[in-house]
Amino acid sequence: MKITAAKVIVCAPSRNFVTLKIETDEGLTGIGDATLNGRELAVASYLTDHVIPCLIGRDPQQIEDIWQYLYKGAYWRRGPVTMSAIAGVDTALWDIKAKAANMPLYQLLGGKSRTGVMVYGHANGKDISQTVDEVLRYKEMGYKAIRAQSGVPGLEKVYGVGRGTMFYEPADADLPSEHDWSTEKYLRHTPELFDKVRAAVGPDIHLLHDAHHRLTPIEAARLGKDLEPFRLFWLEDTTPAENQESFRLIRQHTTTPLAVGEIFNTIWDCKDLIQNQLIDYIRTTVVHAGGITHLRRIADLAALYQVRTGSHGATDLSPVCMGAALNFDLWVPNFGIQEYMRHTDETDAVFPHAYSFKDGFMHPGEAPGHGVTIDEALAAKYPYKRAYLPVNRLQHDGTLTNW
Ligand SMILES: O=C(O)C(=O)C[C@H](O)[C@H](O)CO
Ligand SMILES: [Mg+2]
Repeated sequence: MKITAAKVIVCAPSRNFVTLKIETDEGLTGIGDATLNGRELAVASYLTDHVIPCLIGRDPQQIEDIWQYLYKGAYWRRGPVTMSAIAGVDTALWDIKAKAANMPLYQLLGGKSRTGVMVYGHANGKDISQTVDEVLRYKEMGYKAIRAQSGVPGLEKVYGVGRGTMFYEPADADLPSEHDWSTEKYLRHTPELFDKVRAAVGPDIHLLHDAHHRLTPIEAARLGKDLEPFRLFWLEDTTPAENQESFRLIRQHTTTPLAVGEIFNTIWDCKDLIQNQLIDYIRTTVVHAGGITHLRRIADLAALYQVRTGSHGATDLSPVCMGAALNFDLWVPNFGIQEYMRHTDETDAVFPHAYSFKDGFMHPGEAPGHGVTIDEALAAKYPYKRAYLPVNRLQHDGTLTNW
Protein backbone atom coordinates (compact mmCIF):
# COMPACT_ATOMS: atom_id res chain seq x y z
CA MET A 1 0.00 0.00 0.00
CA LYS A 2 1.18 3.55 -0.72
CA ILE A 3 0.16 7.01 0.42
CA THR A 4 -0.93 8.88 -2.72
CA ALA A 5 -2.22 12.15 -1.27
CA ALA A 6 -2.80 14.00 1.97
CA LYS A 7 -4.51 17.27 2.78
CA VAL A 8 -5.31 19.49 5.72
CA ILE A 9 -8.90 20.53 6.30
CA VAL A 10 -9.37 23.57 8.55
CA CYS A 11 -12.96 24.30 9.49
CA ALA A 12 -14.91 26.04 12.24
CA PRO A 13 -18.29 24.45 12.96
CA SER A 14 -18.79 26.27 16.32
CA ARG A 15 -14.98 26.35 16.81
CA ASN A 16 -11.78 25.75 14.81
CA PHE A 17 -10.58 22.24 13.99
CA VAL A 18 -7.57 20.99 11.98
CA THR A 19 -8.03 17.59 10.34
CA LEU A 20 -5.50 15.66 8.29
CA LYS A 21 -6.84 13.30 5.62
CA ILE A 22 -4.53 10.67 4.11
CA GLU A 23 -5.39 8.78 0.92
CA THR A 24 -3.89 5.54 -0.38
CA ASP A 25 -3.58 3.73 -3.72
CA GLU A 26 -5.93 1.02 -2.40
CA GLY A 27 -8.78 3.45 -1.91
CA LEU A 28 -8.55 3.43 1.89
CA THR A 29 -8.48 6.81 3.62
CA GLY A 30 -7.80 7.81 7.21
CA ILE A 31 -8.24 11.01 9.20
CA GLY A 32 -6.46 12.43 12.23
CA ASP A 33 -7.09 15.42 14.51
CA ALA A 34 -4.29 18.03 14.63
CA THR A 35 -6.12 20.87 16.40
CA LEU A 36 -4.08 23.15 18.67
CA ASN A 37 -6.41 25.70 20.22
CA GLY A 38 -5.46 29.26 19.20
CA ARG A 39 -2.49 28.11 17.07
CA GLU A 40 -4.39 26.06 14.48
CA LEU A 41 -2.77 27.56 11.38
CA ALA A 42 0.75 26.88 12.66
CA VAL A 43 -0.01 23.15 12.72
CA ALA A 44 -1.81 23.33 9.36
CA SER A 45 1.28 24.92 7.80
CA TYR A 46 3.64 22.46 9.53
CA LEU A 47 1.65 19.63 7.96
CA THR A 48 1.07 21.13 4.51
CA ASP A 49 4.47 22.71 3.99
CA HIS A 50 6.74 20.28 5.83
CA VAL A 51 5.14 16.91 6.56
CA ILE A 52 2.87 16.00 3.64
CA PRO A 53 5.71 16.10 1.07
CA CYS A 54 7.55 13.49 3.20
CA LEU A 55 4.52 11.17 3.31
CA ILE A 56 3.75 10.72 -0.37
CA GLY A 57 4.86 7.29 -1.62
CA ARG A 58 5.37 5.80 1.88
CA ASP A 59 3.69 2.61 3.06
CA PRO A 60 0.95 3.74 5.49
CA GLN A 61 1.15 0.39 7.27
CA GLN A 62 4.59 1.26 8.69
CA ILE A 63 3.18 3.44 11.43
CA GLU A 64 6.11 3.10 13.83
CA ASP A 65 8.69 3.86 11.14
CA ILE A 66 6.77 6.93 9.96
CA TRP A 67 6.40 8.14 13.56
CA GLN A 68 10.15 7.83 14.17
CA TYR A 69 10.86 9.42 10.78
CA LEU A 70 8.77 12.49 11.61
CA TYR A 71 9.99 12.76 15.22
CA LYS A 72 13.71 12.14 14.69
CA GLY A 73 13.89 13.19 11.06
CA ALA A 74 12.99 16.83 11.69
CA TYR A 75 16.01 17.12 14.03
CA TRP A 76 13.93 19.66 16.04
CA ARG A 77 11.96 17.50 18.44
CA ARG A 78 8.90 17.88 20.65
CA GLY A 79 6.73 20.95 21.22
CA PRO A 80 2.96 21.30 20.74
CA VAL A 81 3.02 22.21 17.03
CA THR A 82 5.32 19.34 16.03
CA MET A 83 3.60 16.76 18.23
CA SER A 84 0.05 17.75 17.17
CA ALA A 85 1.14 17.43 13.54
CA ILE A 86 2.69 14.01 14.19
CA ALA A 87 -0.48 13.02 16.06
CA GLY A 88 -2.60 13.95 13.03
CA VAL A 89 -0.52 11.65 10.83
CA ASP A 90 -0.36 8.84 13.39
CA THR A 91 -4.12 8.85 14.05
CA ALA A 92 -4.89 8.80 10.32
CA LEU A 93 -2.49 5.87 9.82
CA TRP A 94 -4.06 3.85 12.67
CA ASP A 95 -7.44 4.60 11.09
CA ILE A 96 -6.21 3.19 7.76
CA LYS A 97 -4.62 0.12 9.37
CA ALA A 98 -7.79 -0.73 11.30
CA LYS A 99 -9.93 -0.22 8.19
CA ALA A 100 -7.57 -2.50 6.22
CA ALA A 101 -8.03 -5.13 8.95
CA ASN A 102 -11.79 -4.45 8.91
CA MET A 103 -11.70 -3.95 12.68
CA PRO A 104 -12.47 -1.18 15.14
CA LEU A 105 -9.17 0.29 16.29
CA TYR A 106 -9.49 -1.05 19.85
CA GLN A 107 -9.37 -4.62 18.46
CA LEU A 108 -6.11 -3.88 16.71
CA LEU A 109 -4.62 -2.44 19.92
CA GLY A 110 -5.32 -5.67 21.78
CA GLY A 111 -9.07 -5.87 22.29
CA LYS A 112 -11.25 -4.44 25.02
CA SER A 113 -10.22 -4.47 28.67
CA ARG A 114 -13.60 -3.21 29.91
CA THR A 115 -17.24 -2.97 28.85
CA GLY A 116 -17.28 0.81 28.48
CA VAL A 117 -15.29 4.00 29.05
CA MET A 118 -16.23 5.95 32.18
CA VAL A 119 -16.32 9.66 31.34
CA TYR A 120 -16.67 12.79 33.41
CA GLY A 121 -18.88 15.70 32.47
CA HIS A 122 -18.53 19.40 33.28
CA ALA A 123 -20.94 21.02 35.71
CA ASN A 124 -20.45 24.72 36.24
CA GLY A 125 -22.31 27.71 37.54
CA LYS A 126 -21.83 31.35 38.37
CA ASP A 127 -22.08 30.57 42.10
CA ILE A 128 -22.24 27.59 44.46
CA SER A 129 -25.99 27.07 44.31
CA GLN A 130 -26.07 27.10 40.48
CA THR A 131 -23.10 24.70 40.39
CA VAL A 132 -24.81 22.31 42.81
CA ASP A 133 -27.92 22.32 40.58
CA GLU A 134 -25.77 21.55 37.53
CA VAL A 135 -23.98 18.69 39.30
CA LEU A 136 -27.38 17.19 40.14
CA ARG A 137 -28.44 17.61 36.50
CA TYR A 138 -25.37 15.67 35.34
CA LYS A 139 -26.13 12.96 37.89
CA GLU A 140 -29.66 12.81 36.50
CA MET A 141 -28.24 12.34 32.98
CA GLY A 142 -26.41 9.26 34.19
CA TYR A 143 -22.87 10.57 34.75
CA LYS A 144 -20.90 8.67 37.39
CA ALA A 145 -18.15 11.30 37.48
CA ILE A 146 -18.62 15.07 37.41
CA ARG A 147 -16.20 17.97 37.35
CA ALA A 148 -17.44 21.00 39.33
CA GLN A 149 -16.26 24.57 38.61
CA SER A 150 -17.88 27.69 39.94
CA GLY A 151 -17.59 31.45 39.74
CA VAL A 152 -15.66 32.95 42.66
CA PRO A 153 -17.22 35.86 44.61
CA GLY A 154 -15.33 39.05 43.81
CA LEU A 155 -13.83 37.76 40.53
CA GLU A 156 -15.40 38.73 37.25
CA LYS A 157 -14.37 35.89 34.92
CA VAL A 158 -12.97 32.52 35.96
CA TYR A 159 -11.87 29.51 33.94
CA GLY A 160 -14.49 26.78 33.69
CA VAL A 161 -17.61 28.90 34.04
CA GLY A 162 -19.51 29.00 30.75
CA ARG A 163 -21.97 31.53 29.42
CA GLY A 164 -24.52 28.83 28.63
CA THR A 165 -24.93 25.33 29.98
CA MET A 166 -23.90 21.97 28.42
CA PHE A 167 -21.24 23.61 26.25
CA TYR A 168 -18.18 25.52 27.31
CA GLU A 169 -15.80 27.24 24.93
CA PRO A 170 -12.94 29.19 26.48
CA ALA A 171 -11.47 30.53 23.18
CA ASP A 172 -13.95 33.39 23.12
CA ALA A 173 -12.47 36.29 21.14
CA ASP A 174 -10.26 37.11 18.15
CA LEU A 175 -7.69 38.57 20.54
CA PRO A 176 -7.16 37.22 24.07
CA SER A 177 -9.82 38.44 26.49
CA GLU A 178 -8.67 39.27 30.03
CA HIS A 179 -9.69 37.49 33.22
CA ASP A 180 -8.93 38.57 36.78
CA TRP A 181 -7.48 36.38 39.50
CA SER A 182 -7.10 36.25 43.25
CA THR A 183 -5.67 33.08 44.80
CA GLU A 184 -6.92 34.12 48.24
CA LYS A 185 -10.54 34.41 47.04
CA TYR A 186 -10.34 31.13 45.16
CA LEU A 187 -8.83 29.20 48.08
CA ARG A 188 -11.48 30.57 50.42
CA HIS A 189 -14.31 29.64 48.08
CA THR A 190 -13.41 26.19 46.67
CA PRO A 191 -13.60 24.06 49.86
CA GLU A 192 -17.04 25.54 50.52
CA LEU A 193 -18.09 24.65 46.97
CA PHE A 194 -17.14 21.00 47.47
CA ASP A 195 -18.69 20.86 50.92
CA LYS A 196 -22.05 21.82 49.36
CA VAL A 197 -21.62 19.69 46.22
CA ARG A 198 -20.69 16.54 48.16
CA ALA A 199 -23.59 17.00 50.59
CA ALA A 200 -26.05 17.37 47.69
CA VAL A 201 -24.77 14.62 45.38
CA GLY A 202 -24.04 11.90 47.95
CA PRO A 203 -20.99 9.67 48.41
CA ASP A 204 -21.13 7.58 45.23
CA ILE A 205 -20.51 10.16 42.49
CA HIS A 206 -16.87 10.81 41.58
CA LEU A 207 -16.08 14.52 41.90
CA LEU A 208 -13.27 16.29 40.04
CA HIS A 209 -11.91 19.82 39.96
CA ASP A 210 -9.50 21.73 37.69
CA ALA A 211 -7.30 24.46 39.24
CA HIS A 212 -5.98 25.23 35.73
CA HIS A 213 -2.34 25.89 36.67
CA ARG A 214 -3.08 28.94 38.83
CA LEU A 215 -1.52 27.99 42.17
CA THR A 216 2.00 27.77 43.52
CA PRO A 217 3.02 24.36 44.93
CA ILE A 218 2.41 25.36 48.55
CA GLU A 219 -0.99 26.87 47.68
CA ALA A 220 -1.83 23.67 45.83
CA ALA A 221 -0.82 21.63 48.86
CA ARG A 222 -3.18 23.64 51.01
CA LEU A 223 -6.08 23.24 48.59
CA GLY A 224 -5.45 19.49 48.39
CA LYS A 225 -5.57 19.26 52.21
CA ASP A 226 -8.69 21.40 52.47
CA LEU A 227 -10.49 19.20 49.93
CA GLU A 228 -9.58 15.87 51.56
CA PRO A 229 -12.88 15.53 53.47
CA PHE A 230 -14.82 15.63 50.18
CA ARG A 231 -12.96 12.63 48.66
CA LEU A 232 -12.20 13.97 45.19
CA PHE A 233 -11.49 11.58 42.31
CA TRP A 234 -8.82 14.09 41.32
CA LEU A 235 -7.55 17.61 41.63
CA GLU A 236 -6.19 18.69 38.25
CA ASP A 237 -3.43 21.03 37.07
CA THR A 238 -2.86 22.70 40.41
CA THR A 239 0.45 24.21 39.36
CA PRO A 240 2.37 24.46 36.08
CA ALA A 241 4.43 21.31 35.58
CA GLU A 242 7.38 22.61 33.60
CA ASN A 243 9.27 21.90 36.80
CA GLN A 244 8.15 18.34 37.49
CA GLU A 245 9.95 18.41 40.85
CA SER A 246 7.46 20.95 42.22
CA PHE A 247 4.80 18.26 42.54
CA ARG A 248 6.82 16.62 45.31
CA LEU A 249 5.91 19.43 47.66
CA ILE A 250 2.18 19.05 46.94
CA ARG A 251 2.42 15.29 47.31
CA GLN A 252 4.09 15.53 50.71
CA HIS A 253 1.12 17.40 52.11
CA THR A 254 -2.03 15.83 50.72
CA THR A 255 -3.72 12.53 49.88
CA THR A 256 -6.08 14.18 47.36
CA PRO A 257 -5.29 12.39 44.06
CA LEU A 258 -3.44 14.58 41.55
CA ALA A 259 -3.90 14.74 37.77
CA VAL A 260 -1.84 16.65 35.22
CA GLY A 261 -0.75 16.50 31.59
CA GLU A 262 -3.28 18.01 29.18
CA ILE A 263 -0.61 20.37 27.82
CA PHE A 264 2.18 17.77 27.75
CA ASN A 265 3.48 16.67 24.36
CA THR A 266 5.81 13.78 25.09
CA ILE A 267 6.81 11.17 27.62
CA TRP A 268 9.67 13.45 28.66
CA ASP A 269 7.18 15.95 30.11
CA CYS A 270 5.88 13.37 32.59
CA LYS A 271 8.76 10.94 33.09
CA ASP A 272 9.80 12.29 36.50
CA LEU A 273 6.23 12.82 37.67
CA ILE A 274 5.44 9.19 36.91
CA GLN A 275 8.66 7.56 38.07
CA ASN A 276 8.55 9.38 41.39
CA GLN A 277 4.84 8.65 41.83
CA LEU A 278 4.07 12.34 42.19
CA ILE A 279 0.77 12.04 40.31
CA ASP A 280 -2.12 9.57 40.14
CA TYR A 281 -3.52 10.33 36.67
CA ILE A 282 -1.77 11.29 33.45
CA ARG A 283 -3.90 13.47 31.18
CA THR A 284 -1.94 13.36 27.92
CA THR A 285 -4.11 13.05 24.81
CA VAL A 286 -3.98 11.50 21.39
CA VAL A 287 -3.86 14.87 19.60
CA HIS A 288 -1.34 16.78 21.71
CA ALA A 289 1.00 13.93 22.62
CA GLY A 290 1.99 12.41 19.30
CA GLY A 291 -0.95 10.12 18.55
CA ILE A 292 -1.82 6.58 19.58
CA THR A 293 1.76 5.39 19.07
CA HIS A 294 3.23 7.76 21.64
CA LEU A 295 0.29 7.77 24.06
CA ARG A 296 0.66 4.00 24.34
CA ARG A 297 4.29 4.47 25.34
CA ILE A 298 3.32 6.95 28.07
CA ALA A 299 0.54 4.67 29.38
CA ASP A 300 2.92 1.71 29.56
CA LEU A 301 5.43 3.73 31.59
CA ALA A 302 2.61 4.95 33.85
CA ALA A 303 1.36 1.38 34.41
CA LEU A 304 4.68 0.44 36.05
CA TYR A 305 3.94 2.99 38.79
CA GLN A 306 0.18 2.47 39.13
CA VAL A 307 -0.52 5.80 37.49
CA ARG A 308 -3.73 5.65 35.47
CA THR A 309 -4.85 7.48 32.33
CA GLY A 310 -7.35 10.34 32.32
CA SER A 311 -7.13 11.87 28.87
CA HIS A 312 -8.04 15.45 28.15
CA GLY A 313 -11.29 15.75 26.18
CA ALA A 314 -12.32 19.40 26.00
CA THR A 315 -14.27 20.74 23.00
CA ASP A 316 -11.09 21.90 21.28
CA LEU A 317 -10.18 18.25 20.75
CA SER A 318 -12.23 17.28 17.72
CA PRO A 319 -14.59 14.29 17.47
CA VAL A 320 -11.77 12.59 15.52
CA CYS A 321 -9.58 12.77 18.62
CA MET A 322 -12.50 11.60 20.78
CA GLY A 323 -13.08 8.57 18.55
CA ALA A 324 -9.40 7.61 18.67
CA ALA A 325 -9.25 8.25 22.43
CA LEU A 326 -12.27 6.04 23.15
CA ASN A 327 -10.72 3.16 21.20
CA PHE A 328 -7.52 3.67 23.20
CA ASP A 329 -9.44 3.89 26.50
CA LEU A 330 -11.37 0.70 25.86
CA TRP A 331 -8.08 -1.15 25.44
CA VAL A 332 -5.53 0.50 27.77
CA PRO A 333 -5.05 -1.70 30.87
CA ASN A 334 -4.34 1.17 33.29
CA PHE A 335 -7.36 3.26 32.30
CA GLY A 336 -8.68 5.74 34.86
CA ILE A 337 -11.28 8.00 33.24
CA GLN A 338 -11.90 10.02 30.06
CA GLU A 339 -12.94 13.67 29.95
CA TYR A 340 -16.02 14.25 27.80
CA MET A 341 -17.10 17.76 26.99
CA ARG A 342 -19.94 17.49 24.55
CA HIS A 343 -19.54 19.08 21.11
CA THR A 344 -22.28 21.20 19.53
CA ASP A 345 -24.72 19.74 16.98
CA GLU A 346 -22.89 21.77 14.29
CA THR A 347 -19.59 20.09 15.15
CA ASP A 348 -21.18 16.64 15.33
CA ALA A 349 -22.76 17.12 11.88
CA VAL A 350 -19.37 17.84 10.27
CA PHE A 351 -17.80 14.82 12.01
CA PRO A 352 -20.27 11.88 11.85
CA HIS A 353 -19.16 9.30 14.42
CA ALA A 354 -19.78 5.81 15.73
CA TYR A 355 -19.19 6.59 19.41
CA SER A 356 -22.05 6.92 21.86
CA PHE A 357 -22.85 7.82 25.48
CA LYS A 358 -25.07 5.87 27.86
CA ASP A 359 -25.37 5.97 31.65
CA GLY A 360 -22.06 7.68 32.26
CA PHE A 361 -20.06 5.44 29.94
CA MET A 362 -18.99 5.86 26.33
CA HIS A 363 -18.26 3.29 23.68
CA PRO A 364 -16.26 3.85 20.46
CA GLY A 365 -18.66 1.71 18.38
CA GLU A 366 -17.82 -1.14 16.04
CA ALA A 367 -17.08 0.71 12.79
CA PRO A 368 -13.74 -0.23 11.21
CA GLY A 369 -11.04 2.35 12.05
CA HIS A 370 -11.55 4.87 14.84
CA GLY A 371 -15.14 5.34 13.72
CA VAL A 372 -15.13 9.07 12.87
CA THR A 373 -15.41 10.62 9.40
CA ILE A 374 -15.57 14.15 8.04
CA ASP A 375 -18.24 15.63 5.78
CA GLU A 376 -15.93 17.77 3.66
CA ALA A 377 -18.70 19.62 1.81
CA LEU A 378 -20.28 20.67 5.08
CA ALA A 379 -16.87 21.51 6.62
CA ALA A 380 -16.22 23.91 3.71
CA LYS A 381 -19.22 25.97 4.84
CA TYR A 382 -17.43 26.86 8.11
CA PRO A 383 -14.21 28.75 7.32
CA TYR A 384 -11.49 29.34 9.93
CA LYS A 385 -12.22 32.16 12.33
CA ARG A 386 -9.39 33.35 14.58
CA ALA A 387 -10.18 32.65 18.24
CA TYR A 388 -7.82 32.88 21.20
CA LEU A 389 -7.81 31.62 24.76
CA PRO A 390 -7.98 34.31 27.48
CA VAL A 391 -5.12 35.59 29.62
CA ASN A 392 -5.24 36.13 33.37
CA ARG A 393 -4.12 39.08 35.48
CA LEU A 394 -3.78 39.36 39.26
CA GLN A 395 -6.69 41.41 40.48
CA HIS A 396 -4.73 43.60 42.90
CA ASP A 397 -1.99 44.86 40.54
CA GLY A 398 -2.58 43.56 37.01
CA THR A 399 0.43 41.22 36.85
CA LEU A 400 0.04 38.66 34.08
CA THR A 401 -0.38 35.23 35.63
CA ASN A 402 -1.36 31.70 34.57
CA TRP A 403 -4.83 31.35 33.05
O1 LIG B 1 -10.74 20.40 29.82
C1 LIG B 1 -9.89 20.82 30.59
O2 LIG B 1 -9.55 20.26 31.63
C2 LIG B 1 -9.22 22.09 30.27
O3 LIG B 1 -8.45 22.54 31.07
C3 LIG B 1 -9.56 22.70 28.96
C4 LIG B 1 -8.51 23.66 28.43
O4 LIG B 1 -8.65 24.91 29.02
C5 LIG B 1 -8.68 23.81 26.94
O5 LIG B 1 -8.56 22.56 26.34
C6 LIG B 1 -7.68 24.78 26.35
O6 LIG B 1 -7.74 24.76 24.96
MG1 LIG C 1 -7.79 21.02 32.49
